[in-house]
Amino acid sequence: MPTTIRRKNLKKGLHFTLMVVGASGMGKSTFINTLCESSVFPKTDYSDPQKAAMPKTLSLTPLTVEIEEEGQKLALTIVDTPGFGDNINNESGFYDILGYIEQQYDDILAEESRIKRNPKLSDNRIHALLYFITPTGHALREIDIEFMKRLGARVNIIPIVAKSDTLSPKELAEFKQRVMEDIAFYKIPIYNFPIDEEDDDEETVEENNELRSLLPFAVIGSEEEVVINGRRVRCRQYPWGVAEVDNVQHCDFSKLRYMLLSSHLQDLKDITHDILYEQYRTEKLSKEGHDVPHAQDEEEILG
Ligand SMILES: Nc1nc2c(ncn2[C@@H]2O[C@H](COP(=O)(O)OP(=O)(O)OP(=O)(O)O)[C@@H](O)[C@H]2O)c(=O)[nH]1
Repeated sequence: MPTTIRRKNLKKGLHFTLMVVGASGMGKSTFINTLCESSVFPKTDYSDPQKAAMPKTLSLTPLTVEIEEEGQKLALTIVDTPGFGDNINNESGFYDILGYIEQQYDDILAEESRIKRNPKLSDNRIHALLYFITPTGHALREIDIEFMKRLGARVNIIPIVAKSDTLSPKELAEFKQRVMEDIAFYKIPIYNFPIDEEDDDEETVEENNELRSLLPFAVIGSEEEVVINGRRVRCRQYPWGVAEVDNVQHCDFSKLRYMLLSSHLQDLKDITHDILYEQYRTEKLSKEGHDVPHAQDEEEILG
């Protein structure tokens, strides 16, 4: 991690909140376990048809784990969401998720207006939402477009292709391209690694362009390890070979992990606070008929 980012992270306290959203059974829990290298969410027994038919995640459950990233301790809060898309009407699922995101903003807003602010207030705003796109091989589904479009104004959305090992490399490349065409066509606001022409150095611009070119990130989740040529690898095994989680030739998992937990962690937090929360605050206060003064120095409560 570059020293400047490390210093900034230390100063602000390393805490990051991630939400995972997508259709049921798309590998959200497996992905989190793979990301944290531990069984944060227990496995469902899919061999029992009765249990397999039920969504495993039934409510929005925040869970905090401490992980170590390049020698840095990070408190990572993960909010798993119930899979959606199984119901004819998915509105309630959508409102639950949006409601949760806005509730965290409301908590900060309420704290700001107190005479005596609580310096220990825990800030549970969602810094990034990983949206699991079903790997249909076609294009975005209507529900994906709807969800991302409506949530994008409130949270940094990072689109990912779930279970990318189910597509061939050619199918995956074409699918990614079509997804990005849809995102542009439907004007879906996603986190697209913004470049600051004035402040960013050449290296950052290059890195951001490379990450942008990978969107939507293709991920493979697996908690199984096998030994290949003397090295332990996390992978999914097939009769014809293995799809490795951490191999950049096989999927974008390691690049996604690095950007989320290291290189772009602070940027995601800054955008959440400076742009998305600010926008919510302005809308909310204007609706209530307040004159909206510019955000005061909230650093003291937000840390
Ligand atoms: N092929 C493939 N299968 C995967 C991948 N990730 C998870 N799975 C499998 O998909 C099934 C569902 O995974 P879960 O992680 O439980 O999915 P989920 O999205 O959390 O499910 P809900 O909580 O019900 O919404 C399990 O059998 C996993 O082993 C992947 O990257 N590729």
